[in-house]
Amino acid sequence: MAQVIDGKKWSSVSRQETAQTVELLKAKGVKPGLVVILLGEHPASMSYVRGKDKAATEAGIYSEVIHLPSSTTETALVQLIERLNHDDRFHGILVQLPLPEHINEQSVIAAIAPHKDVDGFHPVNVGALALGISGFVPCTPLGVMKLLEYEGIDVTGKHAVVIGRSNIVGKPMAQLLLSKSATVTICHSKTQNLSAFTRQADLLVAAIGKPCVIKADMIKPQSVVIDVGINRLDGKLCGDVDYASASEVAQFITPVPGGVGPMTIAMLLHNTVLAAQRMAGITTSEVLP
Ligand SMILES: Nc1nc(=O)c2c([nH]1)NC[C@@H]1CN(c3ccc(C(=O)N[C@@H](CCC(=O)O)C(=O)O)cc3)C=[N+]21
Repeated sequence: MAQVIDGKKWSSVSRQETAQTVELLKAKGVKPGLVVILLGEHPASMSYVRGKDKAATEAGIYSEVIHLPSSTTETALVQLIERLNHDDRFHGILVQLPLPEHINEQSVIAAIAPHKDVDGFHPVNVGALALGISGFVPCTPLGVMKLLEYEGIDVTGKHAVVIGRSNIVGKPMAQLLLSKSATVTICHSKTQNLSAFTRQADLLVAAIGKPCVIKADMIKPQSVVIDVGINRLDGKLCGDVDYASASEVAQFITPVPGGVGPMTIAMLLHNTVLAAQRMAGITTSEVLP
């Protein structure tokens, strides 16, 4: 039976570390601030945004949500972002994705000042990650790396197989694992004979977006299985991995819910505080708890 990686527990540990750093920053006169922009009334997006707002406030971060109609124009959204780029109350700006179809996501992301891009989606931060220099790392893959670190799982020399090639999860996930000296394979929807790859995986990261498609017979015994999928099946949340059967084969596994999702929010708070720290010119060693 696999060991369950408790994302809720580790997210709470991480958020407490962040809250301590916030206290130290406040003692130096810096109050970290996050603004989340949400367009439209999509129920899942509204629920995520509420979760972020609540977690930020609990960590002592000043948090605002700007909720706009889905009819908002790209020009108006970009103008708002440009104003927030110059608003000193906010160290982090997050535009909730996906955006309505009439808006070009890349144009909106490019309008965010890179030093406030706590999602790590701006081309400057994507480039920084590719080069291995300092920037902001996307919250979901960063949360996965943090879970591995907390659990004491070393990926050096291991074969990591990432399923999914999105800019938000798959690509940055592969970069991070590579930077930790894993041997990395990226699979995707056009991959032929997917299970031939997944069966070789010491670490399997599933970011597919289809419920329960990774079955036990696709998993290498005693491997680490990280499920990034958040799917809704008949009103119930489930991952990309068939958890019941996979947990019979793997050594470690993340559940859905309660796995990677909560860590994503914890890393957003972490990035926001990091942004505030950097903007104030405070080095990490000055605020380490
Ligand atoms: N600019 C932007 N940045 C994002 O980081 C971003 C985004 N847009 N758009 C949507 C996705 C999705 N996302 C999640 C965050 C937390 C949970 C989470 O906490 N999930 C809980 C369950 C929550 C529930 O019950 O619905 C769990 O897995 O246990 C899930 C998904 C961030 N995203």
